[in-house]
Amino acid sequence: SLVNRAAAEDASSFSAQSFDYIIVGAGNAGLTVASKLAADGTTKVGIIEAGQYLPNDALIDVPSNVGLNNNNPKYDWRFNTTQQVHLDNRTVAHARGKVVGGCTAINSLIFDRGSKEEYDAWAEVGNDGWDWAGLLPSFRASYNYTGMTEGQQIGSGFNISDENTQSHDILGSGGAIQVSQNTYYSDISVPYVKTTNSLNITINTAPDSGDPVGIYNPPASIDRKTGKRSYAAAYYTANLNKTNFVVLTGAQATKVNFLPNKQDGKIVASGVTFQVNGTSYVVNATKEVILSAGVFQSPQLLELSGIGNATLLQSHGITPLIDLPGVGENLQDHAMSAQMWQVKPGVKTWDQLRINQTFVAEAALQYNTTHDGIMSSGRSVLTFTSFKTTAGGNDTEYQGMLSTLEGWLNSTTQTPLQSKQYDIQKRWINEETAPGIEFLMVPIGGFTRTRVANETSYMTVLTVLQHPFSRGSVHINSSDPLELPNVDPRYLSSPFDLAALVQGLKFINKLVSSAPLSDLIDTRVDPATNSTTTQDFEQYVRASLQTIKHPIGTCAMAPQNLNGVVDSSLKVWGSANLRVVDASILPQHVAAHLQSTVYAIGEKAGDIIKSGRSTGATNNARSGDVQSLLTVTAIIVMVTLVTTIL
Ligand SMILES: Cc1cc2nc3c(=O)[nH]c(=O)nc-3n(C[C@H](O)[C@H](O)[C@H](O)COP(=O)(O)OP(=O)(O)OC[C@H]3O[C@@H](n4cnc5c(N)ncnc54)[C@H](O)[C@@H]3O)c2cc1C
Repeated sequence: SLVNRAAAEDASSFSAQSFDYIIVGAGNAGLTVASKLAADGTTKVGIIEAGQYLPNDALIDVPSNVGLNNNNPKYDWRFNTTQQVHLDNRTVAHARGKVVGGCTAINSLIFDRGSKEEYDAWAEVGNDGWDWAGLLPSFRASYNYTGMTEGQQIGSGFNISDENTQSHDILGSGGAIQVSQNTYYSDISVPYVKTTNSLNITINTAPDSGDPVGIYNPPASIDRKTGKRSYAAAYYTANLNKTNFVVLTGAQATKVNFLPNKQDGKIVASGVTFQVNGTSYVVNATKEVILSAGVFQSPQLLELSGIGNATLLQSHGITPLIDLPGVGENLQDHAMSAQMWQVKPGVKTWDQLRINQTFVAEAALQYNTTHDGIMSSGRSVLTFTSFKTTAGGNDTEYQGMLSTLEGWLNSTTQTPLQSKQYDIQKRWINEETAPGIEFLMVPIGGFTRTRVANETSYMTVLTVLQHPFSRGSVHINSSDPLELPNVDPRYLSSPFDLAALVQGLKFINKLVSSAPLSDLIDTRVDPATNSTTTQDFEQYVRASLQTIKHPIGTCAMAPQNLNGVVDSSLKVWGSANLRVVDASILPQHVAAHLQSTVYAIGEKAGDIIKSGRSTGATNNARSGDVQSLLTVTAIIVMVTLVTTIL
């Protein structure tokens, strides 16, 4: 169905319209860049989205329902990885939003940024303007931070002054996404923060300033006025009355189309083929095609369209248009290992929403009347730190990890991009300039393989690797566009990644057995209490490793000689007017949850496109030619349709 009722009604009328830009994917980045491009009221933007628009849906809107829409086909593409050799051949579930809003409709609401050094590294590999300073205005433009009111911090473990000392020159103001602080905390927050402080990790009062190291109370993408999730669909709502912003839902793009002739040696995108209920349509773009289909499906669409590793494409019977071996490579993800403890009776956690029906009724009443309380709150406490800190002065262990890394680096073949990235990652470890590991304390059970018990409450701590050395890939499995591509993150293919996670798990065990946190904790459930040695923890990580769902890098922004897929204006190398704008362009990982960075990418891409900045040919010169050729193409399509109908 067509979301914008003012403009057209169905796939046929959508495809008959003339758009300046066609964007594939109404997700985190796609809606952001679309909204920017359509802001002038005249530039006509058409967006193709496979999922539906789901306003007033409790599984999206209510913060305490977070996670419940994952693995439900109404909201989620439900990816699974290929069998992972280093995880005892297990596959790993990878949720991806299939709805207007994309992953921002199904994510865990945490809204944070990485460190200055990590964004600067994107420029260091050859992307001018893509550094902390260059991204800051885009970070700020995308959201509106409503801060902390007096009393809202009670029970958090943080002071009001800790929350409000960030300079407002760096925080978002006036943007479409509402970001706020929580209004409810579990009994665990205060002792968890105090105990973390006792292990030399201090409170970070300005985590969005380019240095996220420390423990802090993360902002969440929740609208404090309504108590609802604030997500990329806000860009759709904001453009509801514009006839130049049209979202077609329930439509899956299957291929980018190109004009028969190149321009200055570059292929010229003319539009997109998409399917609705088994019927194919073509829609044309007079200026550009932008892929915002996410980390797994943007590279899939490039490959289906003839852009990628030529040998791989030919093996699927696809004629290569551009031999670009970086497409689908360089996959990096934040792998995580969850540990769960039973808490002592009487300790109140989010499990109350599962086990205490009186509490649930009170919480629902509060949510419905004042839109706050537990049902309107995010639940994690974040800690970002270095491996030196998690080693806790155990120099033998720390040096052992480094020599594991050196040994592995010396024995692997690396692409030029990997070599550069690994040098940067080693620098971050040695100089502690970007955090290597994140811990999320989540006051609830259910993340691990043991089923939660009735009447019992839990604390879970997730240990998340921030800069994996393992590199994976996403590639088509066949030329059938409706078949999901193969996702192979090659988790733990670098032994350093395993060693780093194990060290993190041990650090958290030390934390949990220290007071005052230890006073609240009963027994460890996962891993079982008899797991004590390094080998036990290694086995546990292999058997239970999951993803925190931050894959990146499969259409990396990097010079072509470094295996890049897009240039610093996000144009696909060798194309005149095809861009990728989503999390796949991150060349290297950041120590942050991704939505805020992806909004910033969408904002920055919009500015680049509008300013006409291009490291390739300019489009203006071509528009006339594209337009005339498109008219011919449209006539051919119409004739074909008439013939088919007759
Ligand atoms: C379960 C989960 C929890 C997360 N938690 C957090 C968190 O707490 N904080 C945080 O910052 N980040 C979190 N993330 C990560 C973050 O939300 C994503 O990294 C980010 O939103 C990805 O943005 P994107 O624009 O690249 O892709 P998406 O937002 O996924 O957008 C891609 C869109 O393209 C559509 N699409 C794909 N293929 C096609 C096609 N062929 N035709 C038409 N449409 C298509 C999809 O349906 C989707 O709407 C989480 C992610 C997940 C999955």
